[in-house]
Amino acid sequence: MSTGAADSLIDERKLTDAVASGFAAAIGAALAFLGNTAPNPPVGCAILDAQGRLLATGGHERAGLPHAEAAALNALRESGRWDDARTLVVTLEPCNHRGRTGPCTEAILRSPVREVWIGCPDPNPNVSGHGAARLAKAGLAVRTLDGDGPIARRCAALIAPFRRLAVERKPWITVKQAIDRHGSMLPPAGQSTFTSERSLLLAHRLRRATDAIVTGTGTVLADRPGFDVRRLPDHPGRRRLLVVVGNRTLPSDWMEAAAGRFVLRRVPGPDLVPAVLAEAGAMWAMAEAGPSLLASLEEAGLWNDRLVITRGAEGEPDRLAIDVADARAASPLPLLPELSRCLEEGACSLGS
Ligand SMILES: NC(=O)C1=CN([C@@H]2O[C@H](COP(=O)(O)OP(=O)(O)OC[C@H]3O[C@@H](n4cnc5c(N)ncnc54)[C@H](OP(=O)(O)O)[C@@H]3O)[C@@H](O)[C@H]2O)C=CC1
Ligand SMILES: Nc1c(N[C@@H]2O[C@H](COP(=O)(O)O)[C@@H](O)[C@H]2O)[nH]c(=O)[nH]c1=O
Repeated sequence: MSTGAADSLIDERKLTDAVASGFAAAIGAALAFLGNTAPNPPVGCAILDAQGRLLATGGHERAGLPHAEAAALNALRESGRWDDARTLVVTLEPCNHRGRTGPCTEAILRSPVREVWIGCPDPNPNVSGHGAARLAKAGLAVRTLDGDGPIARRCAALIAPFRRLAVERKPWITVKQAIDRHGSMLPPAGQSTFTSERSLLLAHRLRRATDAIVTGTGTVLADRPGFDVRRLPDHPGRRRLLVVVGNRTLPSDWMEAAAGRFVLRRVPGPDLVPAVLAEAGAMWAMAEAGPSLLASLEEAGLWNDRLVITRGAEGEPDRLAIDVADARAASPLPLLPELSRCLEEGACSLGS
C-alpha cells in the first residue's frame, strides 16, 4: 500500500514548468492573506488542466472560512471549467480532519483532480502525512517536495510562524529596527520615523503580515505611535494584538485610542511576551521597540529574525538587511514583496 508522502518525495529540479508555475500561483494566493489567518496557517492552492494551464487559484482567507484547496475548488466551479481539472498544487499538505471546515482531502476526492503536488508536509507530527496518505490510498498521484529546493523553502517559510506556534507553543518574533548612518535608532526631535517612504511602506507591509506588535513604554511615551497600516489597504476587520512592555504609566488618551484598534495587553517584562502572544493565538509578532527593549529581547534570545533598515545618505536608497537567529529555520521575511524584490536586485542582504 502506498504510504503517501513518504514514497513520493520529489527533487524539485525535476518539476515541469507548469507545476513550478502552479506553485508560484499558489504561494501568491497564500501571501494575499498573510497576517489574516491566525491561528491557522496561510495556505495557497492552484488547479491546472491536463496541459498544465492554470484554471483556478485560492487562498485561505481567515480561520473559519474555506481552506485554500476548497477556495480553489470553489473558484474552479465558478470558472465553468470543473471537468478540466487534473492537477492540484498546494503549499501545505491538505488536511484530513474536520475542524471549523470539512477535510480538504474529501473535497479533492469529490473533484476530477488526479494528481496532487504538496509544497510541505503538515508540521504537526500527529497529522503529518495523513492527508497525503489518504489521497494516495484513493488512487491519486501524490507528490511532496523533498524540502531542499527554493519552492519548498518558500512553502516552509510561509508557515514558519504557524509551525512554531503549533509545535512549540511559541510565536515567531521579527525585530524591525531602523537606524541612521551613525547606528542610532533615535529619530530627530519632533519625528517618530526617519527612513524613506519605501521603507515605511515595507514597515507597514510587515505590520499587515503579522498578528501582533510588541513595543516598550519608552517608545509609546516618546512617539505615541499609531502602529497602523495606513500606507496599505489592511485586511478588513483585522484586530491585532499590541503588547506594551514596562511599568510606567501611559497617557490615557493613547491607551484609549489603542484599545479601540488593538487587543491591548501590558506586561511588566519581556520574558512574559511569548506566553501572552501564544495565548492570544498570535503566531507572528513584530517588535517595534526602542533600544532598551530590543537589547532585552536580544539578551533573552527572544527574536527569530530581524530586519535592519539603515537610512541611506541624501539621495541614496535605504539599505536593508535580514538576519535569521537559527539558520535552519526558514524566515518568512523574504516572502514580502518589497523584500523579495530587493533580494533579487541584490540590494538587500540575508544572513544568519
Ligand atoms: N528606529 C526604530 O526602529 C525605533 C526607534 N524607537 C525610538 O526609541 C526611543 C525609545 O527608546 P526606549 O526608551 O529604549 O524604548 P523601549 O520601547 O525599548 O521601551 C523601554 C521600556 O521597556 C521596558 N523594558 C525594557 N526592557 C525591559 C526589561 N528587561 N525588563 C522590564 N522592562 C523592560 C521598560 O519599561 P518601564 O521603564 O516602563 O518599566 C523600559 O523603560 C524613542 O525615541 C523611539 O522613537 C522606537 C521604536 C523603533
Ligand atoms: N523610527 C522609525 C520607525 N519607528 C517605529 O515607528 C513608530 C511610528 O509609527 P507610526 O506612529 O505608525 O507612524 C515609532 O514609534 C517606532 O515604533 N520605523 C520605521 O520604519 N522607520 C523609522 O525610521
